[in-house]
Amino acid sequence: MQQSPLLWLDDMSVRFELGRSRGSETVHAVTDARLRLFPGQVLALVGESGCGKSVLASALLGLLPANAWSRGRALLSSGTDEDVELLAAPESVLAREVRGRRVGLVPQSAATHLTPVRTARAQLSEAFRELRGRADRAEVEALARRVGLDPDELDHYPHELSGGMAQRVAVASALVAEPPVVIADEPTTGLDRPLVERVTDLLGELADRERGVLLITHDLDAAARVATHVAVMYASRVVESGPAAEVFGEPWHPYTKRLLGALPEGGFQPVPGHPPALTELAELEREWGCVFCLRCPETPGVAPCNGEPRLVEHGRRSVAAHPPC
Ligand SMILES: Nc1ncnc2c1ncn2[C@@H]1O[C@H](COP(=O)(O)OP(=O)(O)OP(=O)(O)O)[C@@H](O)[C@H]1O
Ligand code: NI
Repeated sequence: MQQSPLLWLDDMSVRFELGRSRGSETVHAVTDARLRLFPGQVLALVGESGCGKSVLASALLGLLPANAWSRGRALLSSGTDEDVELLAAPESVLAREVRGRRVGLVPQSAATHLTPVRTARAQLSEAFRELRGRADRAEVEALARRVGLDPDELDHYPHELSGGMAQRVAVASALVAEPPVVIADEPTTGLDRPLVERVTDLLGELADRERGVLLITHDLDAAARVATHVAVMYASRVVESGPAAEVFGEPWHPYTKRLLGALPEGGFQPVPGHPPALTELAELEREWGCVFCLRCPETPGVAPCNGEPRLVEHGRRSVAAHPPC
């Protein structure tokens, strides 16, 4: 595996300022995120709904709304092109060089991505023309085959495609420029289990010597299928990260332990309670140190909380507040 990461996030934070009508509150959507994505890795970013996963992806792609600001670093360091500091890059650079070209995005639902009045072939061909300068029929069909689509299926309109096929078209669209980084945000929403598994497996196969995949999901089963690495997010913070087998096999953070306990083989025990409001995190951290404390019963086998919300490295793994015993 190549030594330098494709994507390198350091102390990356994203805040939303809510207007005066809301009493000028600040939403802490992402706090001090530290992540690395290397070629060959499928990094699953997991956590409950609303913890900040999609905002993190939007920030990397320069797609935050006007009431948001970010700080920290997110370095895209892929291929032979110049490095781009994603949080500081002007929109022209993000639009011309990053989105679609160096970072492919597989959206939550292909329906949001595909135009209803044009065939899949027309849309894929247009992406080829835009990103590669021409749309060679054989190349378009070769890409379709690569994602498991019969070229004949490209002549369908989006409403004629099953959810799984539409999502394959979306994966193909993300691959047109052969981007070194692929970000998939909840790519299996609305699909039934067998299709979830097939689309997830397809995304997993995209990680190779030159490419890494950031798979954003709250589907831990899907993550466990293909992830080589995992980052667990809770209330805007990555609370644990490391090689997937190690984190899933022996979670250190009580939140990771609880999440895994909510899986079928864990006996369907939902994590009790609710995550804190993201507008109150600063106060919570001042008071408790760790934002999970309010929801954190004594968990057997987990070290007591040391109140340190920042990730601390221990060899190949990192964890906040609960160093390994
Ligand atoms: N434009 C915005 N203004 C204010 N708050 C926002 C805005 N966009 C997102 N948020 C807040 O940021 C937080 C994180 O949202 P995000 O969509 O990243 O969650 P998520 O982890 O991706 O959840 P899900 O699994 O449901 O997609 C949420 O509390 C959300 O309400
Ligand atoms: Ni999301």
